[in-house]
Amino acid sequence: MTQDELKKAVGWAALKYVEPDSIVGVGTGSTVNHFIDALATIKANIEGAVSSSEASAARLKAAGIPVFDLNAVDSLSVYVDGADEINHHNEMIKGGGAALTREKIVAAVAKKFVCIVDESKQVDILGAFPLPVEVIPMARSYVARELVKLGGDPVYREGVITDNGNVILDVYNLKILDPKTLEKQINNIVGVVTVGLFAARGADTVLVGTQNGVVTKS
Ligand SMILES: O=C[C@H](O)[C@H](O)[C@H](O)COP(=O)(O)O
Repeated sequence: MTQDELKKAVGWAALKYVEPDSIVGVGTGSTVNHFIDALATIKANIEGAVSSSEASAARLKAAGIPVFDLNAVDSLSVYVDGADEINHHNEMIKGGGAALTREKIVAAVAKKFVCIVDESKQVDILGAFPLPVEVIPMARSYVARELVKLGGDPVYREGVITDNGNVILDVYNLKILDPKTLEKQINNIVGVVTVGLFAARGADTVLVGTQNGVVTKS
């Protein structure tokens, strides 16, 4: 199977975590796009969705699924999203698509985070994928200098403005041995909006698309 077929398999497998009549938290990216396609087939059985990006909101609406403002929703039973890397403790790097801040917010509200990935995303140690950090534009150079002090090589993602009007620094050459501590350290730098490390709130369930089928991990 191709990588996209593996993504499709986990996107559809995630349907079983969707509760009837619920509002579903929906992430962003090429894997989640398959989940949205699957969700469209049961749209009559759900109330709607909360989206983590303008891109996913547009895809949900195009599929006829009502999209709610998160402020209008008290709780979400499930949040389904992809990842750029995931380790064996269900800690992730996310934000390759620049949606990390809204993703972290929607994930925080949800009772259960179901992460859907193809097997190429699994790693022993996070950091081969450059770590995205969303930054207030005027703080970009300052934050970059602070990230160098933490041992990384930040690179400005040129031409990208997030849905929140901010910029992204991608931090290369990190070997992340303690994701929870690094998440706190980077979030504490003034001017950082969100770091794309999802460790304090990792995934509760991971669906991995493999050549032998979808493997479920908790
Ligand atoms: O900002 C983007 C998100 O964190 C995505 O979940 C992540 O980049 C994975 O995307 P894809 O499913 O396209 O590999």
